[in-house]
Amino acid sequence: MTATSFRLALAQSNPTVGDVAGNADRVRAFRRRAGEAGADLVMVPELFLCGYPPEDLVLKPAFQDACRKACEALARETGDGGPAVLLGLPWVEGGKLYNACALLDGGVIQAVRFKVALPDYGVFDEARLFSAGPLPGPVLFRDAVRLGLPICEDIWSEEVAECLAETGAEILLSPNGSPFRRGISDERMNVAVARVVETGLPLVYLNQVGGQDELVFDGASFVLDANRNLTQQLPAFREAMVMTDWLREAGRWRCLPGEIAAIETGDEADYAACVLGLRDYVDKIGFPGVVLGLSGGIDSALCAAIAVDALGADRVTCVMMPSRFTAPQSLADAQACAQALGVRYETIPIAGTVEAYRSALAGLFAGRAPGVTQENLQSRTRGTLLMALSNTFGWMLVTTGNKSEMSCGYATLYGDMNGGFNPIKDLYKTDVFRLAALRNRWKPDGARGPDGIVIPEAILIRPPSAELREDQTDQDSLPPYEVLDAILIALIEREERVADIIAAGHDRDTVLAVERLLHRAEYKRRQAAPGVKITRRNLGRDRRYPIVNAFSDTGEAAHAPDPALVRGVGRAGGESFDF
Ligand SMILES: Nc1ncnc2c1ncn2[C@@H]1O[C@H](COP(=O)(O)OP(=O)(O)OC[C@H]2O[C@@H]([n+]3cccc(C(=O)O)c3)[C@H](O)[C@@H]2O)[C@@H](O)[C@H]1O
Ligand SMILES: Nc1ncnc2c1ncn2[C@@H]1O[C@H](COP(=O)(O)OP(=O)(O)OP(=O)(O)O)[C@@H](O)[C@H]1O
Ligand SMILES: NC(=O)CC[C@H](N)C(=O)O
Repeated sequence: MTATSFRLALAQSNPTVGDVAGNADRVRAFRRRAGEAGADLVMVPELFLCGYPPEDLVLKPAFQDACRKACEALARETGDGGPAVLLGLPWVEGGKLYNACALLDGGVIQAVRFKVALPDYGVFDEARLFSAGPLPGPVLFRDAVRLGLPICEDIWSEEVAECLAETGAEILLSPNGSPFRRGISDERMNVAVARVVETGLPLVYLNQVGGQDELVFDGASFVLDANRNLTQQLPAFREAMVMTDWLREAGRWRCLPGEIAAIETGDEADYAACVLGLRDYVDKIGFPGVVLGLSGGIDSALCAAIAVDALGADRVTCVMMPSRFTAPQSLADAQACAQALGVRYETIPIAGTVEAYRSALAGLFAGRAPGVTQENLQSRTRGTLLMALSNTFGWMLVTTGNKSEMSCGYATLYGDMNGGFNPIKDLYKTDVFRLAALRNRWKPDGARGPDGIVIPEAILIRPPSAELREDQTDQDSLPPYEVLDAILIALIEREERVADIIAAGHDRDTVLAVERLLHRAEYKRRQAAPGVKITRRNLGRDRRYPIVNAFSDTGEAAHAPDPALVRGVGRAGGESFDF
């Protein structure tokens, strides 16, 4: 390092939440490689030492101790003259817990800065966990460069970056734990460009990569120079480490142009997120493999393809469980799909077991027509048998309900809802069709499945059916999926009024029925397995509705409030408020 140049290593890496020792070892490995590449400083993402998001685990004093101890050990190791480390970690100071970034260099913890803006919306809960830090000043690195360290949400508004610039920061280095959702790359870039324009400083945006419960971190880190040029773009959905070279010219730091990786967008990004989310869930927990029911329908076929791309065919077992309603084509399609994917394929007929249930209940149910009970017994028989395989072989059961079904409660509790993780939980049925077609012509980098057609054409074009009674199709109970999904997107993603959805051209009774189904199925969703977040609003941490909920939108037009009735808002009682 000189007063006019330095090399910064960006480690876009995949921590495991709670694995403090393992994450510290990851830092060591990156630091070793960075040192070999001549780096002066190596940077890792937000809260890397504990993994992001640590949720309430970070409130445990024993966990806080483990983080501090590991940080001190890493700090001591920087006394070897190698690269310094910018480490994200939880930090206790004055009895308060902060989301922090520490500069470890020369054998000590040179400086610690705290996150100011704590996100508390959507999937985030940071205000519940951390105290907000004071507005920060920069950190002087080796008497050569003043680094501003805005942590993730800190760059989503002007204040922190502005304060850093005013107090002398020369480069903004932002460690992030920013989960994937559709369109997030553009949002991040807009935010980063705005901070660069306001401050006139270059900005390094370093994001975590990997799956953590329902979140997938896509990486896609980048560097913008002070003129808003993209000088580095790291890949999405993969670990990567790159060196960035900085020169001081005319009193300002400039990042030399580096590699610009192509990053997945649109459906390709969604598919890559499903693969990475399932892979990390299974691998970080340590399952030897997964099992799923393969019905010949498109949902289970797509889940099987995702599982094979995530884990490799040798870790996926598919089971066809025909009942008396299973069409010969379903058997043929399931087998063809399993063969194309190269997975182990088993058949367990369920007619006898379902009949045993029916006869056990026959006395009590005498005189009643077979109805949804009979449908659900088939689904539950399958769910029970699949869980028996899971118990015996240690395979995690992949559950396959898409977002359209999970929204409407079109799935059986303790039946096809059995399972540990759902890779397509946040994909509407119309997304499922597009992604299945996509997978037949493309697969993400690092996918472990075969090239080419893995979901037979017949599965793509067949009308969806649960095959739980004679000649059943999904459209007997639900509106066509294009209509259903458009209404659900309006209700879930945009929280639109029923009246507005009707005004946009949808049939009144259909919208009212879908709204009722959506609210009524809350109890099922509360018991559902977690699954990969893809949309702005998943049916998980993003959408926390009461189960007991007597409200329903009856389709009335928007109410115009009467300001004349209001005598005081946000002031002492009785004062008038100037609207
Ligand atoms: N608010 C509430 N809180 C707690 N529990 C509540 C509840 N409301 C009902 N329940 C309970 O839930 C039970 C009803 O739920 P559940 O047993 O699941 O049954 P249910 O929702 O009545 O039926 C499942 C539906 O999903 C369809 N399905 C099943 C399987 C696969 C597919 C497919 O797409 O392929 C479709 C099936 O055709 C049927 O229409 C009630 O008997 C009651 O005990
Ligand atoms: N005959 C079957 N054999 C094995 N598993 C089944 C069978 N029928 C249903 N399942 C399991 O139950 C899940 C729910 O069934 P469902 O019919 O909704 O899904 P699908 O068959 O994959 O897709 P589609 O909704 O297009 O029919 C399936 O994804 C599958 O995992
Ligand atoms: N960890 C964070 O602060 C994340 C919040 C941020 N707005 C993001 O998703 O990028």
